[in-house]
Amino acid sequence: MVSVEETHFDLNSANALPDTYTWLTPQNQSQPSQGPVSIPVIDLDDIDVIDKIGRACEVLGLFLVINHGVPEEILRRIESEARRFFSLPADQKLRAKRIPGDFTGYGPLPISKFFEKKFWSEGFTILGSPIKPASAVWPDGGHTQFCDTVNEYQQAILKLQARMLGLVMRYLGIEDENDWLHYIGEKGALQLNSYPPCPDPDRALGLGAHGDSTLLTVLHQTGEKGGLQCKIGEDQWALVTPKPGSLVVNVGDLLHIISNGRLPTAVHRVIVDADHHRYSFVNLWGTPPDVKVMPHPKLVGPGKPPLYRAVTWMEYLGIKTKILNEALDSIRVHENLGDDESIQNHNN
Ligand SMILES: C=C1C[C@]23C[C@H]1CC[C@H]2[C@@]12CCC[C@@](C)(C(=O)O1)[C@H]2[C@@H]3C(=O)O
Ligand SMILES: O=C(O)CCC(=O)C(=O)O
Ligand SMILES: [Fe+2]
Repeated sequence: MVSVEETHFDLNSANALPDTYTWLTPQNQSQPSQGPVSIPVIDLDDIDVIDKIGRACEVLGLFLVINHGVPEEILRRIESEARRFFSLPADQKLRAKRIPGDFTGYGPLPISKFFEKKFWSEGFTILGSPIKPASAVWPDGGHTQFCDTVNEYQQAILKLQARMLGLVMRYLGIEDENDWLHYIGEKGALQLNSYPPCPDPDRALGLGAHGDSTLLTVLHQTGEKGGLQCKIGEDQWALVTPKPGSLVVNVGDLLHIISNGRLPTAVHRVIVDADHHRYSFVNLWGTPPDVKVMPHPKLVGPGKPPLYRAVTWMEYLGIKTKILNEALDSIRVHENLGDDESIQNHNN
């Protein structure tokens, strides 16, 4: 029997922002600097979709997708299952509490430890089968509906992800399916996020800045206000304004590596609101366990040395949870060719 921990603070009934959640630096204010950058909307039925999706990945690494083919009904159902989970009493949710060293579970994310303040959000991570965590929460059989919905949602998003990856690969000049199909795994991680209304939103943060350790991340969100912001420069953030019927897609570190640095990982964060309770349902798709992720052979060659060494997804997740923002740098390869060139340039 697990009891509510003394440290568990219920965001849903809070009427003031505790110190542990209060950010002091101005970068965490809720006024997004919109700047000239707008988030591209990619229509998957567009005749020029390869070019458009490719350029969106290349420029920002984040875009909205419409005509994505994911049935509205599945999106409604994951939304209602997530709401059903988050509205449970704290001690019931805590039965699926994440234990240190594990990815699956309810509670602060692996990245929280890199930030000095807590995030104004609740998260439930499912990596692999949902059965174990869900039946811990609902021991009386209430987990089946949750698990079925999670599986269907993930299957539908997987199809979309594979389709988009194919388009992006073609943009990069990798035409043959056999050259990229092996990247597609059967399952990714599902991250359910709840951002309750916050008594002092300007001084709180829903989720701190990070890039995802994925090929592509696909997310569905509730409401019209949004909260997700994409980094567009030093201390410059663009709000990803929701568009009805669209899903958000962003490039993660694995695709960045495969593209040999051509497609940037989208760094993003989440701000919160005083009145609006937002939810997001995030599919973090990686590669199958045995796949070595490295710059694609077709994208390296004379004058284009590989920028990164090979890693498996799990190996990379391990690195990421240890050093977060330095993870990519730590697998960067120092190429002799590049060094020679820079010496030559220096001498000229
Ligand atoms: C499969 C994944 C991907 C994880 C770790 C594990 C399960 C949860 C994912 C997230 C979700 C929230 C941001 C992030 C940065 C985090 O802290 O947990 C993600 C991380 C990553 O993309 O690196
Ligand atoms: O809630 C969001 O919009 C983003 C969440 C996110 O970045 C994540 O779960 O990795
Ligand atoms: Fe993310």
